[in-house]
Amino acid sequence: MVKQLLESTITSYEIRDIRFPTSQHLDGSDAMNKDPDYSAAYVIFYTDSKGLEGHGLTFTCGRGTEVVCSAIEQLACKFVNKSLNELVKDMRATHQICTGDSQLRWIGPEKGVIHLATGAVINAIWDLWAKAVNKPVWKLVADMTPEEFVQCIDFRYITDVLTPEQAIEMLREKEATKVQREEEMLKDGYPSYTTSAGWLGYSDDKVRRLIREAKEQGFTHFKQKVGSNKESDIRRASIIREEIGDEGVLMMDANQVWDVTEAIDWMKDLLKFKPLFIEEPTSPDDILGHATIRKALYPQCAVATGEHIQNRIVFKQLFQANAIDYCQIDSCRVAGVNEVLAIILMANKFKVPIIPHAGGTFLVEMVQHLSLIDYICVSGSLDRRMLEYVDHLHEHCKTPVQLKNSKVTPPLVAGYSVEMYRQSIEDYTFPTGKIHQKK
Ligand SMILES: C[C@H](O)[C@@H](O)[C@@H](O)[C@H](O)C(=O)O
Ligand SMILES: [Mg+2]
Repeated sequence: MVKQLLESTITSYEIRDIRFPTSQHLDGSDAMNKDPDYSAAYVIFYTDSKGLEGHGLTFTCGRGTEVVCSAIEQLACKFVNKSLNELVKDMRATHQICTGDSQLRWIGPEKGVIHLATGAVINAIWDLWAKAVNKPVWKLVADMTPEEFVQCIDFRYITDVLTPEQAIEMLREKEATKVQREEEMLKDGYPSYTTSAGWLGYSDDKVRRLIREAKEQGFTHFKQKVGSNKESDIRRASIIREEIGDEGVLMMDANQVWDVTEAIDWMKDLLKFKPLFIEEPTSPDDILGHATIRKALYPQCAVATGEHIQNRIVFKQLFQANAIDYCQIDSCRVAGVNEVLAIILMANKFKVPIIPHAGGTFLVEMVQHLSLIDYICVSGSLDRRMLEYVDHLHEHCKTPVQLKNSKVTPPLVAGYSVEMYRQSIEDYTFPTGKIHQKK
């Protein structure tokens, strides 16, 4: 059965520009992204095996999704007539089908729209692969030998900090105890924190109510959006502290609005609320700026970033420069699972914990696989690690993330957990879907 499905050939693909009107209630709003419409540039690969499809997406915020869809078109067409077996036998080469196109490379390289598109396409291939072998993606990776794991990674530009041989060594250290951690995860789940209560556009009353509800759900860690107006940040932080007490953990996220010195000054006024970290205090491209902020706020407040870090090379430098305390991998900002594996390995080498970014369309569904891979195969640690949980749009996903008392239960359904209901795809496709006609 498994063998047959792996022998499938990709026959065609479908690309959709899908937009949810989340800006109506300011869900997902922050100091930089004031009115995001949670969206997805979505791709489906069809095969010659009935019912076997690979679904992948990259998160977008509304306008601009059509640009990413058009970049996906340039990449997806390269996969038609390819056999799945050939693609998965050498995932490094498969990743390079996207990143190594000599003409498309010019509009990157490995960053921007073309890289977002690569993320969607590569994630769809992983979904296809996992479905063909009837495993969730995390389990597919957890069952790999260190050599197979490393074969998925393009080490170009990172061998100065991590060679394939060192990566194999690192993975071998955790081999013998993988099964134990897998069992533990299936029994206990993976810890998470919530961002859903702290969106910038919500009223103080709504924040208070949502924090209370989140506490009832078992959450102990909460993220607040900051950076638009200092008085309002202070007022909002006092409300949250009042609700969560001294024992609750508060994180803050500025979504890149500040200059380096402004970030330091602003945060000094928020330190009294004991934030665990400040996320995206400045431009994601400013490696040394992050290092400066980290140094200035140390040890009272840590620094986190990742959702806009464009590739493994920038992550490498953030680690080398001791610029961050938390590594917020994103499932589709970089080139899908392959490149994330490289980042997870480097983070482990530099002892920086992984806290994935998941505020977006179906991101929690994907990153749960990545944190499980980090724990089971790479770091073997839950210390300072959590998943981000946001409470939006799960009803459109066939296999939504499962929470039990704020812990995420590992997904057991085969694939990468992002497949949308057909009706939702139709209704939310922009601009033709039913939802967009109503406006
Ligand atoms: C526009 C989005 O909702 C962002 O605010 C969100 O990704 C956020 O930065 C997060 O950390 O979840
Ligand atoms: Mg963020």
